[in-house]
Amino acid sequence: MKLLVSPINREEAIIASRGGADIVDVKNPKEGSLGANFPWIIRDVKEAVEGRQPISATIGDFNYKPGTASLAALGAAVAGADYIKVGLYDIQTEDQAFELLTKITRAVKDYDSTKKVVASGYSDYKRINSISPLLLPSIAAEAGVDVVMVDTAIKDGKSTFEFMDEKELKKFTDLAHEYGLENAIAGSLKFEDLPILERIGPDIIGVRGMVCGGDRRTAIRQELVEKLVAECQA
Ligand SMILES: O=C[C@H](O)COP(=O)(O)O
Repeated sequence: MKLLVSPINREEAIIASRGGADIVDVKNPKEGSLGANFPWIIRDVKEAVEGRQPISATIGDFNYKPGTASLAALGAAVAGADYIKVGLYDIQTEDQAFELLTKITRAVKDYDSTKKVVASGYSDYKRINSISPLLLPSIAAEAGVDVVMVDTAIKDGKSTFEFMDEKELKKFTDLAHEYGLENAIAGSLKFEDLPILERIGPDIIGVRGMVCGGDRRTAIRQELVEKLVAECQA
């Protein structure tokens, strides 16, 4: 399992990078679960990480605005993100999801076909009236997306495991692989979740709170990133 760690600025990105994260994921929690950070922060993180890890950037918890989302996705790509991540937040139908993802993918790949698009659904989709993450792999594959992810929409400490059980998350992972996609699981994951995550077998796990010592509003700690890297490799 690869480890994606979500810093909010250059300083945290350096800590995540030195701690051995596989992907450094720039976000802005002030603007939501997958809140977008500023282009200059993405550029700054890219420069600070010096090519040791690929950079991911979130572009927001989106509603059905394919034009706005495409432009945001291009902005993240131009700023230096290797992975461009969108949250399907206020998306009610499969058609809306397909159109949003198709346009984002085109905006990114027309600019640089080596960049990857990540489509994130939410484990607590019922709380926000969005679509089930289990619908995502087939839609994402058809739209040309590279990675499907599941995260929590509302960061109130409730974990993805409180909304989707092992069987559903395994189904999500298997579906992604059947459609030739990578997949990622996130959402207030804890060290105690590692054995169950190993059984589920996602390609990537995404964390912030876990490597901040439990409170995602505090800073990322290098020793916790190192501990997680070691446990993921064990
Ligand atoms: O992409 C991963 C998220 O930032 C996860 O954050 P969290 O572990 O605090 O829920």
